[in-house]
Formats: sequence, structure tokens, C-alpha cells
Amino acid sequence: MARLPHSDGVAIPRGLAAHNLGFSYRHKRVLEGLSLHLEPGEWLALLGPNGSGKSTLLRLLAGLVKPTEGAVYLEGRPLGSYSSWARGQAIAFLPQNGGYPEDLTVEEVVALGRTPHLGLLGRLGKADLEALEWALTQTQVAAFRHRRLPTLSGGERQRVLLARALAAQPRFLLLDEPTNHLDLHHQAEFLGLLAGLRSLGLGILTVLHDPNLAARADRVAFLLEGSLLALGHPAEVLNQPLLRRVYGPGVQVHRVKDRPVVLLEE
Ligand SMILES: Nc1ncnc2c1ncn2[C@@H]1O[C@H](COP(=O)(O)OP(=O)(O)OP(=O)(O)O)[C@@H](O)[C@H]1O
Repeated sequence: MARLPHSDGVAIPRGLAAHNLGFSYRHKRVLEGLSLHLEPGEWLALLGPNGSGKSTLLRLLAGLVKPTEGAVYLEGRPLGSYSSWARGQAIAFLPQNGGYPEDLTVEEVVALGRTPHLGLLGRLGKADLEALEWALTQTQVAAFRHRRLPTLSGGERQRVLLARALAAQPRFLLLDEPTNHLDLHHQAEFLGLLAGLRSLGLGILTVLHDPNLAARADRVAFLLEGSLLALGHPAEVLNQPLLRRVYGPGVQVHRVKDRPVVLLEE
């Protein structure tokens, strides 16, 4: 992996990188000494129990909050040194239970994703319209572009929100529990869509709760109480001792076609 020199002598990975990150809400420390990076063209799944700091980490990586310790780097430069426009062009963030304007059509909602590229007048130019069409097509939502979001199914709506994130043509995509409320078929479909986007060079980070979904990613990062417990290939990270330590003795890990399959017995 290519690395850039850093002023304190530590090598900072290219891509989107957290370096020795710490974060506290008032006096409550929720992340500590956390280093990881997301490379272009890779899908990293972030797992961890409720309250372990996953959403906080995503907000830090998106530049929405500032670290209490350490720093986030985007392509070798501190994220804090980018303007909010430049940051929005590079990193798209889809929050957990993120809202959407109910009175807009699909096309209008997706166009909102172009905001970081628009000038002060906010008018869509040729490049913006092309990006909009591209995002609608990639996520297969063009067919209902004139409908409003409340009329769509949960799976369709989630694809529209992905389209809104893609409309910015970001280099990194951060998704917080994007498969929540989706049935098995739509979970697989949505993650298949994400897997396809890697070939465009997008670096994708998804918070997931289901280790069997996380097993489809290129790498898995496991958070526990604000620290990184493990980071690596799914088959290494999703092992029985680690998962039993976190989720209890009922966890069993089997292998199907070299992929870990996690079961929980009561
Ligand atoms: N705005 C806030 N103010 C104070 N504490 C917060 C705030 N947001 C989160 N926390 C606390 O920080 C810790 C980490 O929360 P975070 O939402 O990052 O965890 P998570 O791993 O995403 O959880 P979940 O899986 O339940 O969504 C929790 O203890 C939470 O109560």
C-alpha cells in the first residue's frame, strides 16, 4: 500500500484514513486510539455492538464532527484543511435513519446530492445533469424518477438515497446501516449494487450489524467500546473466539464456500 510521510514521522495511508483517532462527547470518551483506512475501490464493513462508536466514527470520517485526538486524512491531507464543498465532493455520507424531503420527486431528491458541485446560484449545468442520470441509472431508480419517496417501497427508497449520495460522484461513500428495514432479497440486492460500485474506484465503508452481510466485504473492522478489536479479511476477523467474546457463547461460525457463516444458538 502506498503511504505518505506525516510530520510526526508516522506514515499516513492514502485514501480516507483515521490516524490515532479519539473522540469524546462532553466528558464521555467513545473512541480511542483508532487507526484504519479506506482505500479507493475497496469495501470495508464496520461491525460492533450497539454503542461501540460506529456512527461516531462515520461522522468523524465524513468531517461532520472534529476529532478530540488524532486526525482524519483525505488523500494525505488533513480532512479539516478541506472546504466543506471539496469535502462534499470527495465523501458522501448516508446516515442511519436519514431523512428526506417528502414533497420532492425521486429526481429532485437525487439532484440534491449535486449540491457540493453547484455554484452560488445552485443551477444544474450539463455535467450535473449527466451525473444525475448516471446516479439514477446505477441504482436502477430512473423508472420511477417522477414519483415521490413516500410512495416507494423501503428497498426502492434506499436505492434513491444511495443515488442521492452517488450524484455527487464522490470518491468515498460512507453508509450507516444501509440494509436496515430491508428484507433478505433487498439486502442482497443493495449490497450487490455496492459491490459493483467498487469497480468504479469508489471506496465504500458500511456499518452493518449482521456478520453474514459483512462477510461479503473486502475487509471487516470490528469495534468494541470505542477501540478497534480486529481489522482484516472477513474470514480472519469473523472467527468464533472473537464473536463469542463479543456476542456470547451461543455464537457458532461455519464455513460455506470459504465464507464465514455465523449462527447464534440460544
Ligand atoms: N450526541 C451525543 N451525545 C452524547 N453521547 C452520545 C451522542 N451520540 C452518541 N453518544 C454515545 O456515544 C456512544 C457511541 O455511540 P454511537 O452511536 O457512535 O455507537 P454505534 O456503535 O453507532 O451504536 P448503534 O449500533 O447502537 O447505532 C454511545 O454510548 C452513545 O450513547
